[in-house]
Amino acid sequence: VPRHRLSDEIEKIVQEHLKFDLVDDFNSNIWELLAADGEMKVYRRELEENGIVLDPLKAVHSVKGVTGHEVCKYFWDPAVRMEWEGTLDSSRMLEALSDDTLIFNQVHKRVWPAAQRDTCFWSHIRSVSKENKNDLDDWIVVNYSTTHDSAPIKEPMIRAWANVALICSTIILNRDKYADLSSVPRENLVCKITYVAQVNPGGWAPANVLRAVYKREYPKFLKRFTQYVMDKTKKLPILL
Ligand SMILES: CC(C)(C)c1cc(CCc2ccccn2)cc(-c2ccc(S(=O)(=O)CCO)cc2)c1
Repeated sequence: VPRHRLSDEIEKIVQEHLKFDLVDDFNSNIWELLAADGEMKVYRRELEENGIVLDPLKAVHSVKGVTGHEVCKYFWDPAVRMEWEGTLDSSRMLEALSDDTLIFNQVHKRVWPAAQRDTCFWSHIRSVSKENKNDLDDWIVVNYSTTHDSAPIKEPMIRAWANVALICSTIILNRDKYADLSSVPRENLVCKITYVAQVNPGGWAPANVLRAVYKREYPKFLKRFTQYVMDKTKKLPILL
């Protein structure tokens, strides 16, 4: 795998997500259920630093008819970002560090009476093989804030910070019926999705306003993205 200037940081952040995000810690009382819609459950933990809301968000979802590779690919692919992302004014891919690592600069729509925000982050996609060789690989995308010469911080825009991971496992129902996995019909696929996000909005914004925005925007965002992947893949051969 070709190495580049961010390889070490990426390895550290990706391994942290793989170690912590899939722990099922929902029965402890640290997570508060924000929203539930069918199979999708969105939780938050209240966390503030110097009066700035950093509330970690964790969502789990189960989507029929798609593979984890497909979900992660559409989430990572710069070519389709504005097709599913409804919260952005613009998205620019600044640099491709390798075939699995890109750097983005995105301007977010103003979702509250505060100044407009932008983000600059590396986005890394990879497969993670399972212990059981019969299982399909898991897939993960991590979006982690970074700096870049082509994305200078320019007033009045406020630079926000994000650490986001999308981790997907694929379950094949009636697995033993299919010798060739690529002939599995889509109705026998279930994708288990874990989405974690921690955002620092940068600059001050009222905690109650931020929490109301998070409660409204994250469930909408996840529902829209997963529906988009189902619509885009419906007529396509499955991507294992
Ligand atoms: C402060 C600001 C920068 C505006 C901001 C506020 C909020 C919380 C409110 C919210 C939740 C969901 C969608 C939009 N806004 C979320 C995000 C955010 C959402 C999603 C991702 S991503 O999943 O990596 C997809 C990237 O295209 C990154 C950052 C950013």
